[in-house]
Amino acid sequence: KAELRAQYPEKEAYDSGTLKVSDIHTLKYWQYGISSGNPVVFVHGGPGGGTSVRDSRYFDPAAYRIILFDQRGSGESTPAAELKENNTWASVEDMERLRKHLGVDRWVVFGGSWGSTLSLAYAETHPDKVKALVLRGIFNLRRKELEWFYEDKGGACMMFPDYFEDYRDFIPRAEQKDMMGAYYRRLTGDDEKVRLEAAKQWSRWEMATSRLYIDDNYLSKAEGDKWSLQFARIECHYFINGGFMESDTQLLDNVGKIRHIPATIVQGRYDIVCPMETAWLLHKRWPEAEFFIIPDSGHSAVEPGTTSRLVQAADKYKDL
Ligand SMILES: CNCC(=O)c1nnc(C(C)(C)C)o1
Repeated sequence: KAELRAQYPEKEAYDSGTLKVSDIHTLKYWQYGISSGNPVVFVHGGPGGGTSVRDSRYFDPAAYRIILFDQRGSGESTPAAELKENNTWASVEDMERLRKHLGVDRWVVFGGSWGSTLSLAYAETHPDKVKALVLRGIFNLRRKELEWFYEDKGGACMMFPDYFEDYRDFIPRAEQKDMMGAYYRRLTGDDEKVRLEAAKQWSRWEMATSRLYIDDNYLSKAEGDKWSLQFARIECHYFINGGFMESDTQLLDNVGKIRHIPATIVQGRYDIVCPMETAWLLHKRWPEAEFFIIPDSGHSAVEPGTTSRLVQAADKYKDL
């Protein structure tokens, strides 16, 4: 069994700043590694998940100029959990605003889960700005993907019936046929207490199902008031709107625009949050992209086999 690669050691950011991207939204960003390095931008998940210093450690700090940013309403971007002017295509253009603000010509784009969605949307819109793509836990927000995970329709609920029960039964039975709609009404309602409880229930469901082995530390993320409101409100807002896509398969249909770009796709075999079918469909439409199925991984990037493949992929593109 080949030696598993670990992430690079943690280093301090050499720069950080804010960028006003609309009348409402200001983004926070950080830079790690070396300013003269090969630029890479990390695209976080959720949406609404925000970044952490851990996300900088997939990349060799002696070779890369590592750019992390919190998307609209996420992490340290302000206003926190704001849904107005918050959508996929605004975030695609935010990446362009950030790229120009930092004086980057072209960059490696690296994202997992929702981060893979936004990375694909960005690359298909601005293919000439992308040196390479590293995508993990492929998520296209197709209706069947959303229903699989968030509705009581024989999907993830059959794999984690125990945790699903808490997520489902927070909603009155009469509303359980449309869980995303029921949660959205509560996450955007006037009652702060209900909003927060809905946010924690929603977030707990995802944290419980993100790893092959349920990780209590990971679960504890869902207990944070601010984080769970950002994560749940922004996720549910994007999902209720089908990711603001023109069609259910827009990202798959437009892969032809990016097939020339060097790329690596990494997918956990036992990913319950973003089941492997979407990665498989992407692979079939994009045979040139390297495709790795991690046999003992769930959804999260922190599964050892997944982390190892992601570090190897980043190493592969470090001198582009
Ligand atoms: C349906 N959401 C998938 C996603 O993007 C995601 N899952 N976990 C995360 C965090 C790592 C940000 C918690 O993001």
